Amino acid sequence: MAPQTSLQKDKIRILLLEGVHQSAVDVLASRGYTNVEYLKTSLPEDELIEKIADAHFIGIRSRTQLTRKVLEQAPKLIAIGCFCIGTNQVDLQAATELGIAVFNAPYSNTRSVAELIIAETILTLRGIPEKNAVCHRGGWLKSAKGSFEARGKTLGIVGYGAIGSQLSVMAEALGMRVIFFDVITKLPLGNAMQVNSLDELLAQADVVTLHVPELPSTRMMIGAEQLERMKPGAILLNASRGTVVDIDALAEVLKSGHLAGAAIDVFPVEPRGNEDEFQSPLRGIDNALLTPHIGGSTMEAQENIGIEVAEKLAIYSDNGTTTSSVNFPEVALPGHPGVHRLLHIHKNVPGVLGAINQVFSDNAINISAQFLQTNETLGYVVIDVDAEYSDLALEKIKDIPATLRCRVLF
Ligand SMILES: NC(=O)C1=CN([C@@H]2O[C@H](COP(=O)(O)OP(=O)(O)OC[C@H]3O[C@@H](n4cnc5c(N)ncnc54)[C@H](O)[C@@H]3O)[C@@H](O)[C@H]2O)C=CC1
Ligand SMILES: O=C(O)CCC(=O)C(=O)O
Repeated sequence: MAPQTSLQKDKIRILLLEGVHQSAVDVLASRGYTNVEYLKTSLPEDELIEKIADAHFIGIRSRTQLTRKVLEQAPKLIAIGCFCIGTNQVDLQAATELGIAVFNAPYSNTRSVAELIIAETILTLRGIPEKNAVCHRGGWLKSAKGSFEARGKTLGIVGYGAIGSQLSVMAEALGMRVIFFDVITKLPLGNAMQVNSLDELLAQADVVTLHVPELPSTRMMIGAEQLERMKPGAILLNASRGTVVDIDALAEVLKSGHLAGAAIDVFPVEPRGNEDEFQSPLRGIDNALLTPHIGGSTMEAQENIGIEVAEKLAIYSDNGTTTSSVNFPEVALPGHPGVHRLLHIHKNVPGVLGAINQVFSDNAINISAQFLQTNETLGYVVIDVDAEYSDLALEKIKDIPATLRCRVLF
C-alpha cells in the first residue's frame, strides 16, 4: 500500500494543465492520487489564480506562467511539475522563497528536439518550405537553385547542452562539420569544435541552431546585428525559446534575402491553446518553416515526461524525496515504516537546525532518523519520530523563525 501523507490522498488536489500526457494521470492514480483536475490548455492569469488557490500540486508545460503574483496566491501548493525541460515559465526565486519544490524532465524530449532539428536542417537547406508553399498555391518550383546537401556544410550550435551535444553527433553522421559556442567550456563530441565567440560561429556557419535556456543573458541574443553577421544565404533554426531571437529583425532578413531560410518552433508570444490564433511577423514568409512549439511533442517523449514528472511529484508527496528538483536541496530518502516523518523547509540562515533540535530536546521527543540538506537559499530538514509525537513536534517547529513550509507524513 502506498504511504499516507499529511492529508488523505483523495484530499490532495492536483491541477494538470496544457494537456500533459495521460501517463501522468495514470501514474498518479496508481499511487492513490485521484483528485486530479485535467485541462487541455493553459489558463489566463485570473483563472489560474482562482484554480491554484486550492491546489497542492500543479503540472504545467511551457505556456503557463507561474509568476510570483500567482504563486503568492497558492497557499497550499507543495510542488510544481514542469512536464518539459524548460523552467523559465516559473518564477523559480519566488517558488524557492515560498518553499515550493519544482521538478521537470530534463532529458525526456532531448532526442525529439534533436531529430526535428536534423529534419529542419535538411528541409531548409533544400528550400523545401518555399517549394511546398508554392505547390499549395498551384505553382511548380522545380529548380536546384538555392538547394544544397547537408553533407559538408557547417552547423553552428549555440548552447552545447543535452540537446546541442546530441544534435552534434547526429549532424556529423550526416557528414556535416560541427562547431559550437557555449558559455562553458564543453567536451566536444566526435570532431565538433568549440569556438570562442558567438560572432565567430555566426561568421562560419551555414546553419545556425539555438539551444540555450531562456535567461536574462540569452534574451534577444540573436538581434539585427547578429543576423547581419550571419553568412549570406545562411539559415537560422530556433527551437529554444521565442525571446532568444528578435523576430521582427528575422522577418526583415528573410524578406531581404540575406538569410535563405529559417525554421522557428518557439515565439515571443504563443497561443494559449489550439483554438487561439497564432500571430507572428513570420506568417506569410514562404522560406520560414513555422511549427507550433512541438520540438518535444512526440508520443515517446510526452509519455516518458508524463511518467517521469508525475513520479517525482508523487514520491515527493509520499516520502519527501527531492532528487533532481530544480530549486530544492536534493535528498533521496528511505521509507519510514512505523514512524511519522516531519518535513521542514526553511530559509538557509544559521541556527535553524539548532532550534529544531532544541524543540525535540525540550519536549523529550526521540528522533529515529534525521536528514539535512541545504542549498544557497533553502534548508530542508527531514525528521522521523514516533507517531505519538508528530503533532506536537509539527506544532512547535512550525513556529521557528525562518520556517517556510512544514508538513508531516504519516
Ligand atoms: N522547442 C521545444 O519543444 C523544446 C525546447 N527546449 C528548450 O531548449 C533549451 C535547451 O535545452 P537543453 O539542451 O536540454 O538544456 P541544457 O541546459 O542541457 O543546455 C543548455 C546549454 O546552453 C548553454 N548556455 C547558456 N547560456 C548560454 C549563452 N548565453 N550562450 C551560449 N550558451 C549558453 C549552457 O551552458 C548549456 O550548455 C531548454 O532550456 C528549453 O528552453 C527544450 C526542449 C523542448
Ligand atoms: O512540450 C512543451 O510544452 C514544451 C517543450 C519545451 O519547450 C521544453 O521541454 O522546454
